[in-house]
Amino acid sequence: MERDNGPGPVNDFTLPSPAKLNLCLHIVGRRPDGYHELQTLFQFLDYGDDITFRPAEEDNHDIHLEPSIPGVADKENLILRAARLLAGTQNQKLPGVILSVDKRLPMGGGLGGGSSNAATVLLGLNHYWQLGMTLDQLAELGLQLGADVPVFVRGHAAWGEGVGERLTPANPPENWFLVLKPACDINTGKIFSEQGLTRNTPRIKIAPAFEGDASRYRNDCEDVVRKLYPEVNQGLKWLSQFGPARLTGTGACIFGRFPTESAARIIWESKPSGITGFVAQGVNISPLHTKLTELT
Ligand SMILES: C[C@](O)(CO)[C@H](O)COP(=O)(O)OP(=O)(O)OC[C@H]1O[C@@H](n2ccc(N)nc2=O)[C@H](O)[C@@H]1O
Ligand SMILES: Nc1ncnc2c1ncn2[C@@H]1O[C@H](COP(=O)(O)OP(=O)(O)OP(=O)(O)O)[C@@H](O)[C@H]1O
Repeated sequence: MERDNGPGPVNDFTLPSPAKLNLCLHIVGRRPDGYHELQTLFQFLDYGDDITFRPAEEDNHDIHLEPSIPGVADKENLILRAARLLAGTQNQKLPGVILSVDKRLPMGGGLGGGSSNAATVLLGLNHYWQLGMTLDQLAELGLQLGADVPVFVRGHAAWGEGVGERLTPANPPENWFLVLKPACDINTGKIFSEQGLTRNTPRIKIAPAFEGDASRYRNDCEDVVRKLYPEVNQGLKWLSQFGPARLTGTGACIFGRFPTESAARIIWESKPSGITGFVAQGVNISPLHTKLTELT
């Protein structure tokens, strides 16, 4: 599609929308509004969705998502909500855009798919509309959409505090992961409202030389999730035979850590039937930012 006026690229472009893992997730308190205060180590995966940005016809100022994501109403979709939130900060008519998503990440899996989609749209449209907004501005905007959006906007693996929005860049080892999606859907709100959840893990004071070795740390949601979802319990039991295995976010996805791709793939080949998943490398610079640098 060609467009011959207005700001921004005139051709379609596609940007990655990677997954995140919570290499550890500690719940250290609860805010007066009921939200939980966390300490978490975020790392990206070189695996995720792709979002394509297609300029609309000249004089068309609409923002569309085509096709919609089955099961997600457009007005709830974080892709459209992010686009409209960004457009709303501008006092000018902006060129229209047709967004489409190639969805690979399981929804509600703890991989942050929706939040990552929102961040990719914020950065992609900032590029397309040539708004020149800074990552600080976009991260602040993104936080209105979800606690995990800022880390995807900033694009560096990080130690997250608060609800995950206070970020200190970190450099955990870029291991390979086997990520499995047990056959159950887990609602984040349900897990955070469980009575038996550990909410008083002592705060860690991160030394400046923190190297991201998460092996001493855990996911505080894991015990509750294992009790409520036998599929996750089984999956973790199976995966932990081969090395450290953990839940990401509030699940349902679990991951095992491996030093090489081939080590992860060998285990992947022997996974129990009825469980889906993928092998991917943990990366400290988001693939979104790597691609954006190539575009500009
Ligand atoms: C679990 C993580 O994925 C870790 O990275 C995130 O903290 C999830 O953050 P999020 O996407 O903003 O979570 P949502 O799916 O919007 O949260 C659903 C519900 O979970 C509860 N919730 C969520 C995050 C948090 N830090 N404390 C909470 O108590 C709130 O009741 C919220 O209404
Ligand atoms: N673009 C989107 N992609 C995926 N889910 C979306 C999107 N927009 C809205 N949602 C809604 O958000 C819910 C959570 O999806 P998401 O994939 O972000 O979960 P998650 O991986 O558990 O995230 P987190 O780790 O941040 O809790 C979905 O069940 C869906 O209803």
